[in-house]
Amino acid sequence: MCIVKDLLPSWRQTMECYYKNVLSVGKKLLGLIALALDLDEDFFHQIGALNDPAAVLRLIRYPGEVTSSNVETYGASAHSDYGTITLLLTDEVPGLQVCRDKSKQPRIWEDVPRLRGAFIVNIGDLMERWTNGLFRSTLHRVMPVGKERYSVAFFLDPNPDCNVECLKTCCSETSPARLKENFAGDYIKERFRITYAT
Ligand SMILES: O=C(O)CCC(=O)C(=O)O
Ligand SMILES: [Fe+2]
Repeated sequence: MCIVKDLLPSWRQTMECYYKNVLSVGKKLLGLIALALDLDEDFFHQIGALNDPAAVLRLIRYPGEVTSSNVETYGASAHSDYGTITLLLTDEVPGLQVCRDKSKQPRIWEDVPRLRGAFIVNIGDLMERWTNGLFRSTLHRVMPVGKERYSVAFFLDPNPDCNVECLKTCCSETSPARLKENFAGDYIKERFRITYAT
């Protein structure tokens, strides 16, 4: 017996349809980002990043009540996402906060308002690496607000075998590449290892 199929007969179809459409939006957005970086619109296709990308859809529920047993794990502590961009949909419950300047201390956190019909787009760490820090990855967190909250995050991570090196348009003699190149899959695996080891 498949419980999901029996209880939610259109679940799979809905999820697959959403995935397909959000992936297409994400690819279009990467095309615009490429143009903004003085590259061909299909640059991220050309380098293989979007050839079978490691794109993941995560459905998230935050409980309304924080008890002593889940206080440690509630929400999401300050982090940036690992990949290229994340397209995020949230309900109307607040909690998501962003820090505009992650290099400054103390950190200043601002609430991210929900805009009906719009995605919240986070820049990921690989995009920061590609652009030599020109596009900084978005430092964000989710704080408990005493209300149940739902969100749907789509992480558009590149093909694991894609080499991530500073883009030609983002470095020069006076502004050399700051980080060494790496494979997207190795970088993301290492980030997961560090996150779940602590
Ligand atoms: O739930 C949210 O609004 C954000 C979730 C998030 O940042 C993440 O899963 O990486
Ligand atoms: Fe995140």
